[in-house]
This record gives sequence, C-alpha cells and structure tokens, in this order.
Amino acid sequence: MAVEVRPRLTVLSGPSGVGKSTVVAHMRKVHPEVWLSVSATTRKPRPGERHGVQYFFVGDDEFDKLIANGELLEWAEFAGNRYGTPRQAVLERLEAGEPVLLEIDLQGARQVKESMPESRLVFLAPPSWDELVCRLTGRGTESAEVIERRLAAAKVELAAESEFDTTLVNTSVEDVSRELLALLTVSSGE
Ligand SMILES: Nc1ncnc2c1ncn2[C@@H]1O[C@H](COP(=O)(O)OP(=O)(O)OP(=O)(O)O)[C@@H](O)[C@H]1O
Ligand SMILES: Nc1nc2c(ncn2[C@@H]2O[C@H](COP(=O)(O)O)[C@@H](O)[C@H]2O)c(=O)[nH]1
Repeated sequence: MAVEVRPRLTVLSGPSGVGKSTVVAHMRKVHPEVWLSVSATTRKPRPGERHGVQYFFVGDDEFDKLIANGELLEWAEFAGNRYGTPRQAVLERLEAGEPVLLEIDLQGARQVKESMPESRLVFLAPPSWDELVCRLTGRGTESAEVIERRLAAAKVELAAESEFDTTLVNTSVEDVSRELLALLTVSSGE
C-alpha cells in the first residue's frame, strides 16, 4: 500500500536558551527547502540580526496595527517584548501544500493549537536545568535582568511540556534536527 505523506503545520517551542534557533538553523543548512515563518517583534535586534531574516523588527505602534488589522496568526508578550506570527505567509504555504514551521513561545503554541487543532506541537527540552542556565547565560546576548525574566518563563514552559504532542531533548543539535525534520510531514499511518 502506498504511504501518503502530507505537509503540516509544526510548532517548535521550549524554554529560552534551549537551542530552538540553533536546531532550526542546522536543519535549514542541511535542508534549505524547509520554510520557517519569520515573526514580527518589538525586541531590538541583537548584533548580526537583520530585518526580514531573523525577525521583522517593528515598533510598538506598528505591532499594534498588525494586531488591529488581524495580520497575526498568534502573538504574545514574552520577557518584556511582543512577538507575533504573520498570518498571510503561513496560510499561503499551507494552501500550496508546503510544510510550515513556527518557532514560538508557549503562549503562541497554545493559540495555534486552539485555532488549528491539526497542527503538531513539538517541545524542545534541555538535558537539565543547569545546562539550560548555562546555554542561556553563555549565549551572552541578554542582561542579567533579562536572563532572570527568561528563566522565570522557562519554569512555566517546562511545567507545560505535557501539553505538547512530542518532546525532543536537545542533547545533540544534529540528532534533534533530524528528528524535527521527520516531524514536518504527516504520513497516512498517523
Ligand atoms: N545541543 C546543544 N549543546 C550545546 N549548546 C547548545 C546546543 N544547542 C544550542 N546550544 C547553544 O545554546 C545557546 C542558546 O541557543 P539558541 O539561541 O538556539 O536558543 P533558543 O532556544 O533559540 O533561545 P531563545 O528562545 O532565547 O531565542 C546558544 O549559545 C547555542 O549555541
Ligand atoms: N508567541 C510567539 N513567540 C515567538 C515568536 N517569535 C519568537 N517567539 C519566541 O519568543 C521567545 C524569545 O525569542 P528571542 O528571539 O527574543 O530570544 C522565544 O521563545 C521565541 O521562540 C512569535 O511569532 N510568537
């Protein structure tokens, strides 16, 4: 019997610093055809980040307009900044029959599951709490105060792991990237 393989909407979430961006970047280096939604955010760019690549960096007024015009599939406030997924690009990809990957926080993942129950939520977990703290601190992109806020959010996110369809533990970037890639399509057996 032929196995039907269909694209799907996959949401990757997990605590700040667990390695979501690293895993996705590795996967897309090996498989550049994988499409990742570019979010809008009110956060200021980190060194090396470019508008339209990592994020669409917008001001508060512009973000307000995106919400008011219904242009965001979901949005949330995270550690003092707002983040949201542009709706149109996601719907266009799905209508074209292409897999869609979102890298968003827990609040956004819950909103997507509510509006698109057929989506798959993937939780990226750290090997341990100490390793998470080490990765977030070692990245060196946030102040001590922001790290504290992100670690407080991480406790909430880790407690919500059971809401996700699948958990991947980020011990090896290469292994997790491969596992994530396999989840981007749904086969008829599922
Ligand atoms: N498997 C791994 N082993 C060791 N270090 C890792 C691993 N995966 C990622 N890292 C490192 O952890 C740090 C955080 O990774 P990354 O920025 O990808 O996290 P994130 O989950 O996207 O964070 P945020 O949600 O804050 O954007 C980076 O310095 C990255 O190099
Ligand atoms: N709900 C949403 N969360 C998002 C979106 N884009 C990114 N994120 C999440 O925000 C935090 C912080 O990201 P950072 O780049 O400032 O480190 C992280 O958990 C991201 O996954 C989004 O569109 N919606």
